[in-house]
Amino acid sequence: MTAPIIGFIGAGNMATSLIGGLLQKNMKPERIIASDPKAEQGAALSKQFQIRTVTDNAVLAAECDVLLLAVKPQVMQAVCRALPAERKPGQLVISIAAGISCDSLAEWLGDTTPIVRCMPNTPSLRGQGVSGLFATAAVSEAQKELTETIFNAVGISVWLEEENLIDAVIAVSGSGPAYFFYMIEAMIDAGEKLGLPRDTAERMALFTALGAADMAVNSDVDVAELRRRVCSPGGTTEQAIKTFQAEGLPQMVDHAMQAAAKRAAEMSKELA
Ligand SMILES: NC(=O)C1=CN([C@@H]2O[C@H](COP(=O)(O)OP(=O)(O)OC[C@H]3O[C@@H](n4cnc5c(N)ncnc54)[C@H](OP(=O)(O)O)[C@@H]3O)[C@@H](O)[C@H]2O)C=CC1
Ligand SMILES: O=C(O)[C@@H]1CCC=N1
Repeated sequence: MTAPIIGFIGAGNMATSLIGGLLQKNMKPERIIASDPKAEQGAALSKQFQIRTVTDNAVLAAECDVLLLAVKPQVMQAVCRALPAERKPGQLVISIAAGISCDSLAEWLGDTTPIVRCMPNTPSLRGQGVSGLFATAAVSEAQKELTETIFNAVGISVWLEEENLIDAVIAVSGSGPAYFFYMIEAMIDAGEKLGLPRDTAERMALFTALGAADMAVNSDVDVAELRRRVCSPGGTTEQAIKTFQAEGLPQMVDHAMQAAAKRAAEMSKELA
């Protein structure tokens, strides 16, 4: 089978991460098309990745085997309704939007449309993405395999049995990179306050995050044990962790992730 043509509707942050990740995994640039109403947005992507870009979404609907909807949730209904009813035969639609249900997408696109909802994240750009996937009944086994091929090329993917678990995936991994970036920002600020030059604090915080994640991913023991191994009895880390506990870090993380999932559920109702 020839490689599928993937069309990205919306050439923003997440489309850029996915396209960059796919090209790094040897996907041919001529198999990717992106559309964005702003010609300059498309031109920038075209220059960066040598892919074809257009300003008319209907071109993608006619030519692509996979139509990947990567616009903001607030414009998704208008974008879907404006697509021509006649699209490339056998086309699979994948939506990466937070808070847009498969029922809404089916209503806007036609209820026999094979639809996959996916929640990826921006580290897909580096082949380190995490994607939660949910398929409607209209999606064939071959289309599920194609979906896995796309998202496994840019990281790991997990199929979900229930669509509402996408909201949990948003809270964990979709929004998750921002939590770690925020933690790193705070560590850089604190390191500078302790006297390190800012660029030194930045390099140390970044490589510590990278080293810790890499070690945890490749470890035989769980993260709690890895944490304990850094905490020498009566030592320094113990004091830092006690401070995190006393100031309620686990509860704060829980509240933040509940808020993210709650917002996703609210959006599904507001934007239906
Ligand atoms: N950012 C992230 O980390 C993640 C985002 N997502 C989801 O991905 C989707 C995109 O997010 P993100 O990439 O951050 O958003 P961006 O705003 O960066 O990208 C969306 C792009 O779509 C363009 N656009 C607007 N209207 C149309 C249209 N009618 N046709 C084609 N393109 C259009 C926008 O142009 P303009 O700027 O001019 O409006 C913009 O370039 C969202 O639904 C979000 O929920 C999912 C996982 C992670
Ligand atoms: O913040 C958002 O709504 C999107 C979805 C997950 C990450 N970014």
